[in-house]
Amino acid sequence: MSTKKSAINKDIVIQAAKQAFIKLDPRVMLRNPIMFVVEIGFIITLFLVFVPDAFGGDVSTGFNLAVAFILLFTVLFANFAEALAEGRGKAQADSLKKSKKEITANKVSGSSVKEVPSTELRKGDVVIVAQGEMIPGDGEVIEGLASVDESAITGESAPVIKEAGGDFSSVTGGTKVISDRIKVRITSDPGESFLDRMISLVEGAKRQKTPNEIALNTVLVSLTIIFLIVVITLPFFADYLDIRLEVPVLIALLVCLIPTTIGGLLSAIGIAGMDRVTQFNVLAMSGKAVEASGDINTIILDKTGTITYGNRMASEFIPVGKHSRQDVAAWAALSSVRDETPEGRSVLELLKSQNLSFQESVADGAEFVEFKAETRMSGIDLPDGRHIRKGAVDAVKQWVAGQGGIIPDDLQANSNAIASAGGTPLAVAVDQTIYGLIYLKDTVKPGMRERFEQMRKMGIKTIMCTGDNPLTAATIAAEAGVDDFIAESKPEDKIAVIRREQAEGKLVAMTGDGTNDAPALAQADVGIAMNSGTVAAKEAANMVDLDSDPSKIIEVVSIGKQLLMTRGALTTFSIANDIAKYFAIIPAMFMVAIPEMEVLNVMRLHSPLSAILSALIFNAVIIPLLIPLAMKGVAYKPMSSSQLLSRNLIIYGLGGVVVPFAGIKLIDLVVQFWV
Ligand SMILES: Nc1ncnc2c1ncn2[C@@H]1O[C@H](COP(=O)(O)OP(=O)(O)OP(=O)(O)O)[C@@H](O)[C@H]1O
Ligand SMILES: [K+]
Ligand SMILES: [Mg+2]
Repeated sequence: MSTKKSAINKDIVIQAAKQAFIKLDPRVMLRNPIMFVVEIGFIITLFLVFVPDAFGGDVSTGFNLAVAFILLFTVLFANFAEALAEGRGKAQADSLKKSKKEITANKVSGSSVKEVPSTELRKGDVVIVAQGEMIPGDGEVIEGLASVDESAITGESAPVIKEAGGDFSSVTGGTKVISDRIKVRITSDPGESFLDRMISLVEGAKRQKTPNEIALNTVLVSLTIIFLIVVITLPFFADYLDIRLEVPVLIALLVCLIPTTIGGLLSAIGIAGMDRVTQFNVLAMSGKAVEASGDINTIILDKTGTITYGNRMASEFIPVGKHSRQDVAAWAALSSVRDETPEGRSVLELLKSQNLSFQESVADGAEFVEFKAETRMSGIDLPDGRHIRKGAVDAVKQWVAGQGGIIPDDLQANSNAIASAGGTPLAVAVDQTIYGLIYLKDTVKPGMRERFEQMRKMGIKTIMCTGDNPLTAATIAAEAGVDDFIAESKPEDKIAVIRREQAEGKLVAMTGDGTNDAPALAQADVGIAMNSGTVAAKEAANMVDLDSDPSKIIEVVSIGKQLLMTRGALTTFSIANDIAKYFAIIPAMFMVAIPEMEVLNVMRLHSPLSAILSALIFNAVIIPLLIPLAMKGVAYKPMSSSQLLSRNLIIYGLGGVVVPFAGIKLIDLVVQFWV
């Protein structure tokens, strides 16, 4: 039931074909003024088939019928393109709806538990979910720990651990508890759940035109109005020359000149762009968010887990001063007995693997000091009054110095050695004494350098924000090839960087998962929250990554760029097409009265009627021919906007001029046998 699976299949195509006819309803067509004009043209020519002399003309019924038929197909093709783009989302929505069954929830009321239908749950209600049960609504775990199967939402079959407090406390309605039992506080009202939002997103029900799309649409409609005025006034000039222009010929000219290609594909391009993001297992809350990602100038990334694998493992204990390796290891282990971070757990594992020991019972009755990004330390306060800390070297140094302790001479050199190798040094201290260092190893993910290189070519600046020390940050930044970095940064520093960039007029994207990332996610123009993250982060962001892979931001930006480029390319193509159609139709209209017009018949088309029909047929069939391009997006290489512009002008501008000349000529070779 993952959002990943459905591809375009026979069912979707058949449904889209049906939808193409249903969308002929003028009330629906009105939303797309360009195609609406074509539909009106169809209705007029169809009328002429039955009442040939309504406008006093003398055009054969056969020609009228042919024009009407081609116009009908022009509209159907455009409707089909839109319906096809919507189809995949509709299919996904259907399968998601199946996981949205009404179930019975165990609601806590006072000291008792009451069974209520899940649809009656409101924000703030508390429910108990036990092994084997579905979670009845979105919420936050407030008690207990459980493993949860989230495959209905994420498509990922491995269960995830959800527990009260911290960054893994959010649960989604429709997912299933497969072990243990949790107490959940519901965080959404009926109809506003994550699943509801997901359904309406993939279904496209709430799709609103984006500002860019509206702007382009306005230009296209203006063009249509201009051509409409030109074509309506044409007969008056012709009359003066004693030339009679027939109504179906004028309609054909109008339809060929107005931007039907882009007008027919515009909404399919937008829907498909959003769909590409969804196929990538990222939920964009709006089309606007996807487009904004195409205009991003700056990406803020964190180091650990985004640029590096993030499973920072303790790999060495390094004593300083007169202390021994056993000393550092023992204190490091004590400070980690209840440090549930991967870093904390790896310290205990390293101790075991090196056959070192520590006395765990010393920690009995001690108070645990949790790791915080603000303090950049974690540790334990023993009942005998001793305080043990491990953490970022500068933080621990400050803590020790604050108590009047002395910093060992060889601390800095040892810590620099770790940092310049790209590792993270953690200092270990007990009250006024620093015992040594823990070497946390982390590796840059493969391919990062190439991706940042691509970003640079697209004109996007990448800034790495890390809580780590400047030397480690510099090493990783150089290794990964980011443009800039900020070290020893606290969560609030991220929002400061975003504001600084935005003040320079830049659009900024970032990823995050914690509650403390929420303000920055909201401040960023594109904020991508991890599905594993907190409710606050997911609500602040305008995209949610169901796979919780922070490095995906890079691909999302690429998809956004591709969407904008596809739209630009097809607009260029659509307008460039007019030149060939102009040379096909104008000579045809005037040739009989003005034989000199023959010089304009550069394509050597068979006859005036075949020329008009060929141009009109080309105008219609180019729409379905371009559907695959509209849906897949134009192929692109990362490069700057100005390079892109000239490249697209050459391919789609020049192509837009040349292709229809060839196409119309070919069609004319066939059509000449009928007219
Ligand atoms: N469990 C821990 N106990 C003590 N100190 C830690 C622990 N985890 C990390 N640190 C220290 O705190 C610093 C900040 O950690 P934090 O997770 O905020 O940032 P980071 O992981 O280094 O960077 P990023 O923002 O790229 O994820 C780390 O660089 C490390 O020195
Ligand atoms: K056209
Ligand atoms: Mg971190």
